[in-house]
Amino acid sequence: MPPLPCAELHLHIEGTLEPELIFTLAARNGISLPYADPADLATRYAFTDLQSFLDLYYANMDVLRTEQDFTDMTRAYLRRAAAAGVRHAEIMMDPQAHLARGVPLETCVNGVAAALSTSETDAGISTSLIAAFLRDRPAAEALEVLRDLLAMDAPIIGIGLDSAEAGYPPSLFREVYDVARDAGLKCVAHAGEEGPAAYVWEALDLLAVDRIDHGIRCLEDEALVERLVADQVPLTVCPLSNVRLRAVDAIGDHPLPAMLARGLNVSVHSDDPAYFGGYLDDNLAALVDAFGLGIDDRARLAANSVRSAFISEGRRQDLLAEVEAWRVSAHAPRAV
Ligand SMILES: Nc1ncnc2[nH]cnc12
Ligand SMILES: [Zn+2]
Repeated sequence: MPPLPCAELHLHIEGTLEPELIFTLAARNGISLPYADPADLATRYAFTDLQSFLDLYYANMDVLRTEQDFTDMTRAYLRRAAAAGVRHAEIMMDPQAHLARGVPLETCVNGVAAALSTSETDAGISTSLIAAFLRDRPAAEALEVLRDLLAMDAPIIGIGLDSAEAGYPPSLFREVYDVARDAGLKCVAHAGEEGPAAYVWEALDLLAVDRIDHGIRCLEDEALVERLVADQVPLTVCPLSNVRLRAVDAIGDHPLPAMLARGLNVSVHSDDPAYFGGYLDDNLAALVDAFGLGIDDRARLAANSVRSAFISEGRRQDLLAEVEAWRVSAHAPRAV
């Protein structure tokens, strides 16, 4: 069976940096790593919470120095995503994580954008870029970076909010989101991953986001669930990430089936696939294994991803037709 055609809407490009590529880029840039080899590095990927992951995620970015490094990382993701069935990807990047270590905005933005500009011919994937701001750094810094991105006419379609969540509520970033919206950008934010349901309310009411990244803790607040269902707010859920970062104990405890049953607009994505044990297809396979998620439910998740993407109506209808064709062919009896 061909892979399910999907839109990947929750993906940090820096989280696609595989251990092998980290070693390749380190050698290219004359950086010595404190690990024997890629396998040794991968043994460190036993996380206890979001922060323990972020510490390694930011440290590993040190190998990204040149535009070519960013382009190579992005091309590697696109190749793997194509095999996973991804047909459209809205890719987040963390400009502040690079600026903080002396890599200019142009280097990271232009490097990723170069790979995205040929993604349709290279990998058959339409793409766009979202600049995510680090919520554990000052909002004033985010605002300055946003203004720089606008001044350089960076090819971004939206902004996001990520990094350590607890203690850094969306309300801190109101002005950043106001400026972004006024500039015609789409708005998304991580909320309800480790942080409480109250942060999802704030992202909706104070930041007026178009989508919530994660949002799994919404189930702790019945009024919030009703609001999310009524407005069909997209929730970009990342099951393997939630297990690896201990937001849920095991894949069998993941709230995704409950979220689908409540009529929430959920879709499945890979977050930081190099760190969490898999790409979009691996996330779907884990759900199939754990819950026996059937063909129609998988097609519904894919259709939700397409419905929640920032794409033209024409592209949306084309992708929805691909999902429906997959659903019909997946139900068809197979010749032996
Ligand atoms: N899962 C995640 N949550 C918050 N910030 C992130 N940055 C990269 N991955 C993230
Ligand atoms: Zn994320």
